[in-house]
Order: sequence, then C-alpha cells, then structure tokens
Amino acid sequence: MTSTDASAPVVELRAATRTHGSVQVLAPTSLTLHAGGAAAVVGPNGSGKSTLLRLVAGADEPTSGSVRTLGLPAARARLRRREDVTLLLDGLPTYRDLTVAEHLQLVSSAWAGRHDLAGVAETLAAAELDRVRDQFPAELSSGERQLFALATTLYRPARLVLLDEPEQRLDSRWRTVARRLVGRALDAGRTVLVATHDSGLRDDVAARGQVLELAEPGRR
Ligand SMILES: Nc1ncnc2c1ncn2[C@@H]1O[C@H](COP(=O)(O)OP(=O)(O)OP(=O)(O)O)[C@@H](O)[C@H]1O
Repeated sequence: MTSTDASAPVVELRAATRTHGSVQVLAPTSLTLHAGGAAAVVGPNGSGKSTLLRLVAGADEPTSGSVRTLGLPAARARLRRREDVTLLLDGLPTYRDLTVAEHLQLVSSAWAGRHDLAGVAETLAAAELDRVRDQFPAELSSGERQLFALATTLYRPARLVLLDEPEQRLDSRWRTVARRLVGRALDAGRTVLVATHDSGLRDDVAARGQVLELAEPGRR
C-alpha cells in the first residue's frame, strides 16, 4: 500500500495498544473505516477513547500494533495530509481578538479553493450560533464555546473528521444541534470517528456505521 493508494481505508487500526509505564490504557483494538464510513467509540471514563483518537490523529503512537490514517502510518499522515483531517480533541485554539464569525471566515479563507461548504451565515444558523456571531471566544458560555468549536472544526473541508465527546458541556437542546451537525458531515460523505457518552449520538452513528465499545479499565 503506498501513500497514494486512494483505495486504502481512511482509518485502519490493527491490534493497536497504548501503554503508559506498566499500565495498558488501550487494549488491543482493531477498526477499519472506509471513505464515508462512521464509527462511534464508546466506553466508560478512562477506557481509552481519547487515547484511540489521539492515535488516529497521529498525536501519539501505538505501543504495539499499527494505526494507519489515509493509507499512511498516522504520525506521517499528520504531517503530510494535514488538509485531510480535522479534529476536535482538546478544545479549539482561538484568537482572542477575532469574533465567532471571523473564525469561520478565517477557516474558509485558509482553505479557499477547496472550501465548498455553506457560507458563514448559514453555518452559524445551522449551529444556532447566530446570536453570538460578533462575540469573542472569551465572551461565550462554556456550551456556546463547545458548539462554536464543533462548528468550526466541521467547517474545515477535511474528509476525515475526528471528534472527542462533542456533546460535552451541552444541554439537551444543544446536544440535538451537535447531533445534527455531525449528521450533516455524514450526509456529505465525510468519514467520521467520534468518541461519545451521548446515547443519541451513538445511535445516530450506529445507524450509519459501527460502534466500537472499549472495555472498562480493570476488565480488560
Ligand atoms: N500521558 C498519560 N500517562 C499516563 N496515563 C495516561 C496518559 N494519558 C492517558 N492516560 C490514562 O489512560 C486511560 C485512558 O484515558 P483516555 O483519556 O483515553 O480515556 P477516555 O475513555 O477518553 O475517558 P473519558 O471518558 O473520561 O474522557 C486513563 O486511565 C488515563 O488516566
């Protein structure tokens, strides 16, 4: 399989593990996602969901087994295929003096030429963020900040979307909005890997793909 193999799975874990010191925080895990596929990663706190996403993002490397993203070892894919992966793992880096709308405009400008997603106004409306469009990140509530992070992450035209608990800090109404935004990404044929504790989001993704259940620490 070469770096240009377009038929390669978008995500492929083969018996991937991660150990910190003497503690195995990710038991051997395998997963294959082809283009347009989706998987919800579920499991209790500490079961390794974020660890798995970090491996797929190339932000960390497996202790054993392999993790390939876009046909490359994930760490190499991270450097060479930046434009193809968008991720919400540790919050969204923001500029304190750019408004919510200006962040989206920045993303759109940065990817001009291949950005075929909806306009900023429509995207803010879909995320129910129009009301805060002219506010700065520091002026947002924690739930607004999370929805802003999700909407901005999804506004990159990358074909692989990695989301770590996009529902966090959202109330039930905004969780529905978050589910709708993830659903739109799936409708657009993007490949989505999402770690979640939200049963609704898990079910949405399960209906379109698969569920990967990680075992509780101590029960591996
Ligand atoms: N750098 C590290 N050093 C040591 N242990 C770590 C490190 N990073 C993660 N862990 C441990 O790995 C385990 C899995 O963590 P991870 O964040 O992947 O779980 P999670 O399933 O995402 O949990 P949650 O649902 O609480 O977000 C945890 O027990 C955590 O303490």
